[in-house]
Amino acid sequence: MAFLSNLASCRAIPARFTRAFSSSRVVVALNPTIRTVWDSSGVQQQKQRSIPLADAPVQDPVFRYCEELSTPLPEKFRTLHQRSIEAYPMSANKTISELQGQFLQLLMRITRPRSVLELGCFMGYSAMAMADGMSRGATLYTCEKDAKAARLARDLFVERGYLHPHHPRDVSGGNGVQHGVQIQLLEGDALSSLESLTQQRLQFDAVFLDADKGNYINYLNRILDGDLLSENGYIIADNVLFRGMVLPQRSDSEGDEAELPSPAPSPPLSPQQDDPKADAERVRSRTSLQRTADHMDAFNRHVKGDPRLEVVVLPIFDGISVIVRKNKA
Ligand SMILES: C[S@@+](CC[C@H](N)C(=O)[O-])C[C@H]1O[C@@H](n2cnc3c(N)ncnc32)[C@H](O)[C@@H]1O
Repeated sequence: MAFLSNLASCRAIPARFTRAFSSSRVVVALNPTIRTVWDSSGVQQQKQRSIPLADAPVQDPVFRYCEELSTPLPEKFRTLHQRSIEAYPMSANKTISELQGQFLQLLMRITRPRSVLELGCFMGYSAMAMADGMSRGATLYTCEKDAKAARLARDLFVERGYLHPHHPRDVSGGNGVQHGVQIQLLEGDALSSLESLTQQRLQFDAVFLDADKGNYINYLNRILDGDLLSENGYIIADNVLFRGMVLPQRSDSEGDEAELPSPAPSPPLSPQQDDPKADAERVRSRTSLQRTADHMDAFNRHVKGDPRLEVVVLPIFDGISVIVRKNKA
């Protein structure tokens, strides 16, 4: 996932949320882009990284524990994280974490999809993680509108043998690599790509939604209305809790403070905090993050209310939803 700003944001997480799944730290811990600290006044701060967690020097202990005791992805994934930092120093954190990659890969192994669709390729990390869990002969389509990211992802897929440099439909891959899974990169706006996939009457056993959050509802509707989801297909939507910001804002006086450490006197303002420009930037950043969180909240409510669907919202990573068609019992 996937945050655009590298500014620190600060906010107390409602304890109601904390209790709902025993610890809000779990969400934070399994989110590669957030580090949780408690400041001296007892306010939980979420500090944002601009680099994938795999490369971050300090991690939440719960996240580190999960990573340490999970089977690692091969070295090539670590070098890919490094590549995204070099190409996008301010927004390399768009890439999922290694742990989420391990999770998606395992999901592919268990469910054995013949065809997978990803919206939001970035530099190809999640696509490659999923592809390596897919069976021989399977195909993954991934959509990306940023021309630079699409070019870098295409180079990667060719280099690693998922895409033939001259014959994109050749399943044997380039570079003589014979892993038998093909990746097709669809450059351009994901809504147009969905239109084109519908016209080709393609269907997908698994869909990973990880593009612009404001379009999640449109993506979902296009997928369902265009009959792009196979009968037993499922959709994984990423970032559905958006750092817990999908929850309604509550004032400090609304209770539950007992779960927070006792407040200590506030530290003196640093020169940076006195800077009106920096303050304005923080407010802008916060507003934009909240807008994205509101999109995710609208998406979650839309999915829950769609009579065609069943959904489970999970508090792992930045929140993921698993969505399937309702059983026609
Ligand atoms: C969170 S990143 C994807 C990260 C990727 N799944 C990974 O883990 O490596 C979201 C990507 O969606 C792309 N994107 C945003 N809006 C899009 C759109 N309308 N159509 C296609 N791609 C879009 C962005 O350029 C960005 O690269």
